[in-house]
Amino acid sequence: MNKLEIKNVTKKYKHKNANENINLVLESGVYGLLGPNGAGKSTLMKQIVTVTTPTSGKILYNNKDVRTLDAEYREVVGYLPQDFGAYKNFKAKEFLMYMAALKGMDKATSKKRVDELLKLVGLSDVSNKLVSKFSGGMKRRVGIAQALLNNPKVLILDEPTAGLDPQERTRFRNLLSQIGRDTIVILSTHIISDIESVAKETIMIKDGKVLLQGTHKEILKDMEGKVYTISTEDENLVYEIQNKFKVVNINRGMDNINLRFISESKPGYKGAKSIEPKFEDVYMFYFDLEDAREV
Ligand SMILES: Nc1ncnc2c1ncn2[C@@H]1O[C@H](COP(=O)(O)OP(=O)(O)OP(=O)(O)O)[C@@H](O)[C@H]1O
Repeated sequence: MNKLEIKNVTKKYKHKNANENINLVLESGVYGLLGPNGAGKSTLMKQIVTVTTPTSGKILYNNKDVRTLDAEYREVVGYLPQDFGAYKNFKAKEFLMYMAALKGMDKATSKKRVDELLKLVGLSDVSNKLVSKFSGGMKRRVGIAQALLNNPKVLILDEPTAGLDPQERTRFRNLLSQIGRDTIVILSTHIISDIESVAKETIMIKDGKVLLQGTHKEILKDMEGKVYTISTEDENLVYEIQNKFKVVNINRGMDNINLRFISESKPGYKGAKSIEPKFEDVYMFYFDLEDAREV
């Protein structure tokens, strides 16, 4: 069994609920946690890894409260914090050996595992170079490697793809789909394509609350009949649509302006066609335009 349950979790900071009544049941697989800045993603992750405690509610791992499990639970958890900074004066391999020692792993096991992980994240060639000389993406890969040291059963990754270039991102996605076979992986991101390609389910969170949880198929099905396109020459119409609806895309061609927009009911414009929803439409529907970063 590998099951994580978040039960009525609320985390209150002075005047604000960073998380409010969160309920989730997660089993092995990759879950994408999607939400705008300040939605409460990091707060939820910190509670899952027991860095902070819920103000109310419980987190259960295989039916037991993680606070009671304590060290036993931490042994099965891997965590990449958002602001992870590897000790800059360490070489990559040294740093991972040091982290392994902190996790209580014996030397022989650590050595083998560290070599394995350096290979997995593509840093074997630079394992004896100082982390301070690494690019942002390489540092992030060191962070991912340290989260995997103990072969976690629960892997929490807070914006793991931040700073990764397209090649690094593809490698990371492949890695995650392997790990997700027998591990609960939760990754937070603003990058929709990360989630589209790797997550079995997406959890959308806004203002501390879960808006929805579902597979891509389910989420996209819910969006059917809400996405429209129109092609027009009329600038006034373009202006009106931009003011009335959430416009996902605007494309100015030679003669026509093509718009993709969200409308909960059929808009009364001649030539407006309902089209198949994509994940970026979902993001636009649930979050405001200003919430969208890189999609
Ligand atoms: N230690 C803290 N003390 C007070 N307020 C906090 C603290 N940590 C987070 N918050 C607030 O709680 C809310 C949720 O923050 P959180 O970092 O969980 O969001 P997030 O979804 O991870 O955002 P981002 O994508 O920007 O990291 C924010 O309004 C934030 O300012």
